Amino acid sequence: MTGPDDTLLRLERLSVRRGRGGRRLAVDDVTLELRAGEMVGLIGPNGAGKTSLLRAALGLLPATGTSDLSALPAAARARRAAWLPQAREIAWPVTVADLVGLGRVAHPRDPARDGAAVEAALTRLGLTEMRDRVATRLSGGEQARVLIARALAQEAPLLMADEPVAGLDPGHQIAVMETFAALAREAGHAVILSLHDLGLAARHCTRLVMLDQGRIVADGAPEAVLRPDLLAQVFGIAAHFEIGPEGPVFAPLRVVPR
Ligand SMILES: Nc1ncnc2c1ncn2[C@@H]1O[C@H](COP(=O)(O)OP(=O)(O)OP(=O)(O)O)[C@@H](O)[C@H]1O
Repeated sequence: MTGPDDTLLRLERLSVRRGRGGRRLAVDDVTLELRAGEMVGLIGPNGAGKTSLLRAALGLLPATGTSDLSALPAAARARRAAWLPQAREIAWPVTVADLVGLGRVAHPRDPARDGAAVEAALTRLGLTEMRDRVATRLSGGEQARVLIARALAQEAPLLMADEPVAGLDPGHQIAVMETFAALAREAGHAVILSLHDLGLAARHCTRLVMLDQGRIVADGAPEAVLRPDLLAQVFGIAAHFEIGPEGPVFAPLRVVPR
């Protein structure tokens, strides 16, 4: 599935125009490569272009430039990448286990393998005891975890997620970040997710990509990206950041002039 160099996503000069007449450049000339083993956090203020970039990379939004993923036929794309959109809509009153099983549709039917993938995904998200509950009758945060489990059941090498931890309680936010980080460490896997919580991004991501007005303004290790000058310029904040005995600790402190 991956190229000989372990690349799981290759974007070249990707640009996306949105708004009436395509007036707004939501993604501006983005070139990006994701390799197996990476857990990449896409960060940036509201409207920076995070969602547009992920959707264009998947071929869900028209774009100029190239995405090796969007160039694939639909079934091959679904085997390469699992997509967790920001909108978490569960339309049908099916059980949790059946909903997670829908993650298998891109694979040829194989009851034993499908069942094992569903069990593994339920276990990873701590959902085994909820397996027979009707998914539409769960809380918002529980539904979010079910949809994450469905994406994991797809067993794609690349997981792309748009704000997957928004709305989860702190324990489940950490658990989901740890699950994603563990997945990224599995041979041949990578994760890219957008998120607003820079503390979680600093602790769990191997690499951060900072977007501002559609452009990549920084790309590298969390300590190289969460620099005071960039935080002030892009987010308009000052923050505390240290690598302590328990790893990176990041706390936004105050708003500063940009
Ligand atoms: N459906 C749309 N029609 C027109 N313009 C849009 C649409 N969706 C987004 N945009 C514009 O595209 C730009 C990028 O938006 P996008 O949703 O990609 O940003 P984001 O970084 O994901 O933001 P957020 O953190 O608020 O979710 C913004 O200027 C936004 O106003």
